[in-house]
Amino acid sequence: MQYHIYVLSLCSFSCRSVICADNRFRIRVQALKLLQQRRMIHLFVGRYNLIVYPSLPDNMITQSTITKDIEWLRSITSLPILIKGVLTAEDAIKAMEIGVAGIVVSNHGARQLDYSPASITVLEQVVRAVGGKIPVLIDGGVRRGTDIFKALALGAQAVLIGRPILYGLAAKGEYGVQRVIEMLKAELELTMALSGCPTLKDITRSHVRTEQDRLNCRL
Ligand SMILES: Cc1cc2nc3c(=O)[nH]c(=O)nc-3n(C[C@H](O)[C@H](O)[C@H](O)COP(=O)(O)O)c2cc1C
Repeated sequence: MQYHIYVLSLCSFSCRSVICADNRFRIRVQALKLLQQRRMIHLFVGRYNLIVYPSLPDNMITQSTITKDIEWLRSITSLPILIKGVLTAEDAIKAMEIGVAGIVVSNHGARQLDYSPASITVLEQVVRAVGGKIPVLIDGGVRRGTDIFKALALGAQAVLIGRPILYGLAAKGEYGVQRVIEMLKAELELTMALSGCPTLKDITRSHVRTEQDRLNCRL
């Protein structure tokens, strides 16, 4: 049996008990998108294993509101809190200072702000800034197994997938979601095999070349 981590939106129409009734799904993460509605969050926090706090792109962590929100969340729960929406080394350092359990490099699917950087292009600087102290996850634009491979090679511990799951759902319902996950997994395994990586741990930085590497080559 395979388990997948599921980030459930607070606006989800399905409650945890409904989703968990199907034993193939285990909820691990709760996305808190309505932090201002604190009373509502109180209802949810008690029931999950992990909290993902979505910040807005572009240095919003520097704003004291986010720090206060995280402090408040910590005052009502002992769950690990991850901050989502980090796009710079500076924000990653701030996030660690606040004491979050992990970071999700994300531009929220580039739906918030035109011209925000693609997550994959800033992943490495965030990974470097974090220096292995806390896990770094990434989402945004993961469409193929090779995208997962690239993210892992650049130092992400895991990738999250948004729209492909929705497309699978829209096209073929539950079967479509299952197929999307199977396809991505098969593509990742093929990429690993063709790159000489028998395990995930064998995927290293040397397996990918970035724009920055090309610049360095020219110097
Ligand atoms: C319809 C839709 C609604 C979303 N709503 C939120 C949200 O409320 N809060 C949030 O942090 N991210 C939200 N996201 C962004 C996702 O959490 C995720 O960062 C993004 O979809 C990942 O990129 P991908 O779709 O390219 O995989 C939403 C994405 C979509 C497609």
